[in-house]
Amino acid sequence: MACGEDKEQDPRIQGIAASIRVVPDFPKKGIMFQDITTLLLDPKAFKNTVDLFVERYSGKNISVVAGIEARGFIFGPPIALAIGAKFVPLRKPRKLPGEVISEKYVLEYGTDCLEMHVGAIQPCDRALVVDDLVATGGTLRAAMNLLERAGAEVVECACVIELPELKGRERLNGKPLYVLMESR
Ligand SMILES: O=P(O)(O)OC[C@H]1O[C@H](OP(=O)(O)OP(=O)(O)O)[C@H](O)[C@@H]1O
Ligand SMILES: Nc1ncnc2[nH]cnc12
Repeated sequence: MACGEDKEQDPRIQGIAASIRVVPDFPKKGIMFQDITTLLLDPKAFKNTVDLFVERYSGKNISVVAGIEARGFIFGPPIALAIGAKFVPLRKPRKLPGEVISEKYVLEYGTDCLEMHVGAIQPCDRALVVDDLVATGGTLRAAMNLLERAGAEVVECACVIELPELKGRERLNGKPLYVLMESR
């Protein structure tokens, strides 16, 4: 079952979950790091991951997929291409060359900031935010704020993994969050 959904779990999700490596105490003690690089080494698991999102978002009139640096850049572009949406990168500070808007946020292990190019979003855009993982929800919240400040409607946030104990879902202002699995 995709978390939060009252239906039977898609059989592909078990293989995806098994392909993700969990690294204790990285990048610091007490963090159980969910390493999606091992998922990327498994073409079937990678394809199934993208397909599950594409199946959910096809035909939903989504005009923009916003991917969060860095790991949202892995899953976001293939989803955008498959559903016929543009892809907008939300980047860490001082990476984008044009005029930007910025949002600071607090992480499970530090603070950071996201930036988006002015002009990438039109006020009529319907946006999907994509990342690999939601922990405290601070990153998704910053991404949603950027998109909404530019006039887009955020339809949903989509991640592969949720760390439910950090209650990130509660920081999304009631916006729907779809995840394939909870962390192990
Ligand atoms: O829900 P949150 O508490 O905000 O945390 C989730 C974010 O943390 C990780 O990225 P990280 O900031 O480590 O950057 P990276 O993708 O560049 O490694 C992850 O890829 C999410 O973007
Ligand atoms: N436990 C975790 N594993 C991987 N990425 C993360 N980002 C924040 N917390 C994380």
